Amino acid sequence: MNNIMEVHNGRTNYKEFQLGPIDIDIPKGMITALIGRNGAGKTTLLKGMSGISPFQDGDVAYNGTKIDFLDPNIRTKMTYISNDLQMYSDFTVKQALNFISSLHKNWDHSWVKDMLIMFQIQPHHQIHELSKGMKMKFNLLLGLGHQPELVLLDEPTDGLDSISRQQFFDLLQGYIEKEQRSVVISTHYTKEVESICDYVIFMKNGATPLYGEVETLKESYKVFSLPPNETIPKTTAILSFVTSTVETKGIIQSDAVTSLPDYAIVKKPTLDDLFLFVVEKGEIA
Ligand SMILES: Nc1ncnc2c1ncn2[C@@H]1O[C@H](COP(=O)(O)OP(=O)(O)OP(=O)(O)O)[C@@H](O)[C@H]1O
Repeated sequence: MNNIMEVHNGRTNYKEFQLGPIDIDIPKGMITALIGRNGAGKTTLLKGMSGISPFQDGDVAYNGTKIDFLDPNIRTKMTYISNDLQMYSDFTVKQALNFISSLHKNWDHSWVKDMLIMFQIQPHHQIHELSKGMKMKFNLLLGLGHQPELVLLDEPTDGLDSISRQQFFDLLQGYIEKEQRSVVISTHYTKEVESICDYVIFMKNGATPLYGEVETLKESYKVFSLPPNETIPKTTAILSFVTSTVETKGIIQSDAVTSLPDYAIVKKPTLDDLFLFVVEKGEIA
């Protein structure tokens, strides 16, 4: 697989939190989902990858070359977009666009104009007049206007209504398909990224215990369901399970499904299943 970015031994230590050592690859031309509970370290990882808050230790390579985050060229190639619009609140949309576009040589004015129309954002509106959802969409346009190759999105759809989230994902897919662009998106809406991400990185307590191509991971495991009082086979291939009054549900390595009783219901896992049973070991059921 061709990687746009590679993190080697990335570490950041805060007083009460340690990220890493992280060793991950970000595949080129794909949407990568970054999934973890609150406080798992997703923002710290994305900021380290983008150089907004560089890792205290370790290297980041872009297209196979170690990044010098002081090099201005790298800033044109990638962007980190938080879910918080940082802009003078009395600026109009037009003034904000003029301001940000003046910082970039390769600003795509016509793409931004089309997107403003699609998102129904009026150029004469002041930033403080925009609704929360409009601010988030405008924030996305400000981050993408210079058409970066790698987009690091930090929980970009938190607080958006479902139609706006759909618009947002449509925009993202159109953006990535245009050229071989790559996106990393941290999100709590696992179900929504399920259909659009090709690669996934799960985070827990500052580490990345599970990552890979979504289809490969989904083929490696099966979710099973058994009646609640059933004895669970003693095999290390069952990674975790949860018993409720209705059923015992868990995850098993695909090559060991024959160790389950033949009346077990066996399904392909979703990203939520992988997160709950492989990463969190059923502890957040
Ligand atoms: N600048 C900082 N100084 C000290 N601790 C920090 C700093 N930034 C983040 N942390 C801590 O690092 C941990 C990870 O935070 P981070 O924001 O990376 O998690 P997250 O997975 O993005 O969480 P969420 O889903 O809630 O946004 C948290 O315990 C947080 O308190």
